[in-house]
Amino acid sequence: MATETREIREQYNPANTSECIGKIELHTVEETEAKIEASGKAFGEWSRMSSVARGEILHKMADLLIEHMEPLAELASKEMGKTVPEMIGEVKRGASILRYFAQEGMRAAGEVLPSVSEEKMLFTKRVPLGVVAIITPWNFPIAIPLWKIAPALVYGNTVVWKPSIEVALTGQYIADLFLKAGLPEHVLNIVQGRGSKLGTVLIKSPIVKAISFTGSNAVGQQILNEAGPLNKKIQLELGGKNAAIILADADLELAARLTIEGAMKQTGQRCTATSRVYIEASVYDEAVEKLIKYAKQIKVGETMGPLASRQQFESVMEHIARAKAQGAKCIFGGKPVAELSHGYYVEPTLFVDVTHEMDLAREEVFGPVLAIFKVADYEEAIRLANDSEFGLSASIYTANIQKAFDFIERSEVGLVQINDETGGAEPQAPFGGMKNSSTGFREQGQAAKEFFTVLKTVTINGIRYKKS
Ligand SMILES: NC(=O)c1ccc[n+]([C@@H]2O[C@H](COP(=O)([O-])OP(=O)(O)OC[C@H]3O[C@@H](n4cnc5c(N)ncnc54)[C@H](O)[C@@H]3O)[C@@H](O)[C@H]2O)c1
Ligand SMILES: O=C[C@H](O)CS(=O)(=O)O
Repeated sequence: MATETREIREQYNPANTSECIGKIELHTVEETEAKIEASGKAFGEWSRMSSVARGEILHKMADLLIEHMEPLAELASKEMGKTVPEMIGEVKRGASILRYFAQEGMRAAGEVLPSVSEEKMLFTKRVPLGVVAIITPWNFPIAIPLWKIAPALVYGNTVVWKPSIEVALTGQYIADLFLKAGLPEHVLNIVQGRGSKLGTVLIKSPIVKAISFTGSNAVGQQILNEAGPLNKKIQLELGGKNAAIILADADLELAARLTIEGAMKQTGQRCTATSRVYIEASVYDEAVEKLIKYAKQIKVGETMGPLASRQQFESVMEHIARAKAQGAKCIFGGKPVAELSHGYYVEPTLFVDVTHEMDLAREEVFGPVLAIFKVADYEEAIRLANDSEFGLSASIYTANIQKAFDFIERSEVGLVQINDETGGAEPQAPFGGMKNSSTGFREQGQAAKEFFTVLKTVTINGIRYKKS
């Protein structure tokens, strides 16, 4: 049978769409299968290595990431459009993630339990799953792969990783650094290619014991359909439509600034981006004025980069057109940036007169677009904020401690922010959503071990020494 030949893909800069920044050879199905098998063969030795030693490799990788911060940030910025300062921040975040999980290699991997019998010893022991498939999106090309790969490796799994094709060069750079850090060959195998072609090879392989996916709900559903019947452990982190509530007693300056930051940071291409804001009627006009003020301070092309691809650009512009057609009123932005037509640049965009019947109130735009709502009071605000298929992150801006604690309880999201923006996460804290934003396994922090390991319970009988 003729062997498939590799496709060569050119990567273009979304900030300067005529600039080819490099080429990547995409792997074939056969090569993908071979990489999965190699990960399977590497599992035995890797899982038997001391977790402390595994952690040392992650520490070395963190050092290398910092050493390569500039070239890696510049490459990633040119590949997916985030500004270089944003990417520098993401590289540093990646190093923090690696160091956090490196230390996991020195932590308990089980516990001793009392037995009913003095003749017996009872204890638990965490063991790795085996080969884990990791499939990641383009919007955080460093942080998201690392917050999956680092725990997978330190807990003793081997990994087959398919980054988004949009950020293939950045992925390759990271995989090469892991080898420089001393990671044995085939412990981490990168697969370059389209998810629709190679993703399914990973999902269906009997060697792959678990899948950790971050991406769109559409693909997440496909993965569930394919992998669900195969009895694999599945972790899905999906879309968001994150709400902020601004009450009358809020610090309006802080609330407006953080709402715009939450909506527009990284060009709105964050799953935790603020895309809806509910403002109590008595402060609505003042708050909207402040939102516009902060939106005006954004310098597109300097502090806000382009959208990541033509597909993203067309999708965001289509959402904006549909919002206008359905009756929402655009009070700021709403257009491509004419003087930056060499890139996929869109203006920060604010809409008012949005209703919950409109698509803009319900669908993830994944761009710099904020829907603004006027509400009568806190009760109406939380009802509407919860009226979403998604449940990733939500903010409330208020000075009322009782309402803040009520919001913590009643907000149907996995990430609750009080007087802070909806985006951002720290490596030591569990990350994930509710409803259609997540399948429930949390990422990062101590929660990561629940997905990347399984517990054994061990009983040893006849342990009591009896003097003869
Ligand atoms: N919840 C979170 O933590 C989180 C974080 C970042 C992004 N996201 C979501 O990701 C989306 C944007 O990222 P994207 O455009 O890369 O998402 P996407 O779903 O298009 O792609 C994600 C990954 O899945 C792969 N893929 C595509 N089709 C596949 C298939 N049939 N089988 C297996 N893999 C397949 C892609 O190649 C890519 O590597 C947004 O919806 C955003 O909300 C969620
Ligand atoms: O898109 C992914 C998340 O938004 C990343 S963050 O932790 O909120 O920055």
